[in-house]
Amino acid sequence: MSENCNQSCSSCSEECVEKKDQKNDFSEKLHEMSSVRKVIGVVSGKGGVGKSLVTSMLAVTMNRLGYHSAILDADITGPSIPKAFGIKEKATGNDFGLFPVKSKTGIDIMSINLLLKNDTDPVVWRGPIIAGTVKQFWTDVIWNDVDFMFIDMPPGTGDVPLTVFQSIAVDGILVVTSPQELVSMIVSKAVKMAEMMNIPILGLIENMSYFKCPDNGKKYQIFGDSHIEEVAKKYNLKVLAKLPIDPKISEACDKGMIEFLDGNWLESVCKILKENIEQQKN
Ligand SMILES: Nc1ncnc2c1ncn2[C@@H]1O[C@H](COP(=O)(O)OP(=O)(O)OP(=O)(O)O)[C@@H](O)[C@H]1O
Repeated sequence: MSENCNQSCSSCSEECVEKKDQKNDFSEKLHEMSSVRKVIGVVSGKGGVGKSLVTSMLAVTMNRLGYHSAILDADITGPSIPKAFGIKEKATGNDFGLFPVKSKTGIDIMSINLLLKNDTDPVVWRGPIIAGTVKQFWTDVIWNDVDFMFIDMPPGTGDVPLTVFQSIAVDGILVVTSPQELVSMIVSKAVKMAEMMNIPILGLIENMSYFKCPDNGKKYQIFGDSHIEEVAKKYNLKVLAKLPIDPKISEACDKGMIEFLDGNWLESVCKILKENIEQQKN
């Protein structure tokens, strides 16, 4: 650091260590009126494996456990969160910022579909605009006293998820997979991305893991044998939950009734997150 350092790196021509650190820091500041204690990113290797369902169920379960939860829907080109919660109204704002929409049970939600005139309007934007929108969900939305924010991450490991991870202070990542996926490759990509971003992977969640026959109670592995345990072991990760294929799940999503779906598949995951936050308090 120069003797004459005035801490104003943006206007300084010196090449010192502190300045380099600032150059690599792309993090965006949360809105000054917001308070968010833990941010969990939910990622998947490809579309349709149930990333949005898991994100929604995590927020619902955490809410049931007495924590104020929120969802930042960063999946700008495929925003399915408002539909799962049956939210019809649009987000509002004032001179200070935008307000998330509250679900029936009090979960705060922000999604591009809450800002578009018609839910069916496609978002045909280029990567930087999409990433900029997600950033604004972090910087311009007033998130009031949130214990757990779950981010439905954009799919893949491209430009948009990269920007999101760099700009938002994500505390941990949950990886959602399904048995028919190339699990090993997906997990390995997620692990590498998390390492690059310096964000811990909290564990894996297998969706559509089995089907429990209502007639005889037997479990059937519709998509064949799961390899998730081996893959988890290889990368020293934990499988935190396995969700069944259940028509009740898709029906609840389709009818906007996800908050009223019975099922405690993600309770163990939420308890781990809860312990994490409790430990930090002490
Ligand atoms: N375990 C399940 N049992 C029954 N239906 C499910 C299950 N998981 C997800 N679905 C249904 O599959 C569809 C896709 O799920 P979801 O939107 O959560 O996937 P996604 O990975 O977020 O997809 P995208 O990346 O395209 O947004 C939804 O209609 C959802 O209701």
